[in-house]
Amino acid sequence: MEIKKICCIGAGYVGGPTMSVIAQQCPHIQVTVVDLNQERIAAWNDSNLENLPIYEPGLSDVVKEARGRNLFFSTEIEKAIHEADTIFISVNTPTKTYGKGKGLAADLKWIELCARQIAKVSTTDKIIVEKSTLPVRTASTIKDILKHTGNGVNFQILSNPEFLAEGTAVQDLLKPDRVLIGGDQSEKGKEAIQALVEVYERWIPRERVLTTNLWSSELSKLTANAFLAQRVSSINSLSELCERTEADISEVSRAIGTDSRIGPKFLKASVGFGGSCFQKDILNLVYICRTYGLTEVAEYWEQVIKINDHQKRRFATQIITNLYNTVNAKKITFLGWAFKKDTNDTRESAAIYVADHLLFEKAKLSVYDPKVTEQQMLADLDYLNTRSAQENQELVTVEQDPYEACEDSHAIAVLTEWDEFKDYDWQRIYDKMLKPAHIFDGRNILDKEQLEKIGFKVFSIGS
Ligand SMILES: NC(=O)C1=CN([C@@H]2O[C@H](COP(=O)(O)OP(=O)(O)OC[C@H]3O[C@@H](n4cnc5c(N)ncnc54)[C@H](O)[C@@H]3O)[C@@H](O)[C@H]2O)C=CC1
Ligand SMILES: O=C(O)[C@H]1O[C@H](OP(=O)(O)OP(=O)(O)OC[C@H]2O[C@@H](n3ccc(=O)[nH]c3=O)[C@H](O)[C@@H]2O)[C@H](O)[C@@H](O)[C@@H]1O
Repeated sequence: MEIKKICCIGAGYVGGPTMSVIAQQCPHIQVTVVDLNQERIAAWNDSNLENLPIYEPGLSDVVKEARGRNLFFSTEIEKAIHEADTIFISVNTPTKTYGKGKGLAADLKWIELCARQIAKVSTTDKIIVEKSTLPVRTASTIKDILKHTGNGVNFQILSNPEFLAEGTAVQDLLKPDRVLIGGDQSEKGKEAIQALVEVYERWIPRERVLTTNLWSSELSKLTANAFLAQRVSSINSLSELCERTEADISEVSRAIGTDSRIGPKFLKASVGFGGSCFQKDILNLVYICRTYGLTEVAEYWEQVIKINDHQKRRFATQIITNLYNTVNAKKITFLGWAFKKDTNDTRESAAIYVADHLLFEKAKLSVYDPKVTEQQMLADLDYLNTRSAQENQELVTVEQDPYEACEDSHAIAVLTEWDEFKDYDWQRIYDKMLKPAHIFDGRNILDKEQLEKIGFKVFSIGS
């Protein structure tokens, strides 16, 4: 069995970059990425590569090389499904906002819709690949829906979770630590696994392609994200203790990270983790554990989220306390809105929640982010539903120029670790601010000593 025609359902942060890299690395495979969202597909097809719907370093070069050759973006979903021998499902699986499992479980509505659509239009045998992050045992639901098509088509379900991180997606896809493929342990299942292994083997050393059973693969994805998020919450929880004891969290991170059993990565204290997945996947893990009656296990993982919420709230409170317990009508500047640097993604960004706390206290926010649009920032705040869209618009100003954003401000809060913030002319910024001028560095990226020399009052996380 050889994979020749791929259809990927979902042209988002995962579907777009993953399929672009597969197409670039495998010119013999035709890859069509489809989506219901016409605007998104039009942006993927835009002749100006600056207009791709996702900002990722290096992505436009990959798209430029493969698009029109063997990489296509389309809204003709049924046609692409019908023609493909392999279908990747890469649609969103957000936390449920209604009904049973509300606020915890993953909403699998879009996954089921995909399965039903595949069932409806398929006339030839296909491999179905779960690329979306899914609760363990979802493959059995997909199998069940596909089995009842009654048109004699054979489907093999594989789980191939994605481990890329935003901002480094292209590098992560070109040189992943590992690729994971889970499948049925039957002969047909093993054949399907092998077919997908051969795709990745084109550019990834074979020993980095791990194969497992379906359920281990599904659960490993949730586990990997839970472990990563847990490290961030662990270090963030200790940052608060550092602030009380004159220990310095950066020194503590370095000291423990040099132990090879702990390792240095993911120990950076921050204003709290964001992103579309850490919270959603841990909540989902908690829900699954509860479903199986594993109360203690569920409570263990829930704590990771509690600490993260605490860290975001704590940062906002620190700003209010240090601005003499009131921020009413005070201009506060946010540098950064994205959930991390080098992405335009703002989903679950700590900035949104810190902003919300400050807006409750009637602060006036001025925001600058090099990649996030004003429309997106306001949409993020409106989504919280804590005040009217009009109020958000009145209280929040979005600037294109960081120096203007800081003018006449009482305080600057760094919410995202964009590299450019380190190189600003901080004297120039200081001169135009109200005094005393405060900086709350939520990412510990600025040179505290230099800023203090200029005259700023500097507050960082965990020191
Ligand atoms: N964003 C990330 O960095 C990572 C995300 N994941 C997982 O990958 C999955 C996708 O995530 P993102 O790409 O971030 O989501 P996204 O929201 O950016 O993209 C999903 C796309 O699927 C489309 N879609 C939904 N239902 C559809 C249907 N029935 N037919 C056609 N198109 C449909 C939506 O219009 C949307 O454009 C999620 O399960 C997520 O947990 C996994 C690893 C990394
Ligand atoms: O399933 C997913 O969506 C992805 O989730 C994360 O990737 P991502 O959320 O894109 O970005 P990360 O680099 O993991 O950062 C997540 C959040 O944690 C924060 N973080 C990270 C590391 C750290 O030391 N400290 C810290 O505060 C970041 O600023 C960011 O807000 C995982 O790293 C990916 O492996 C996974 O595929």
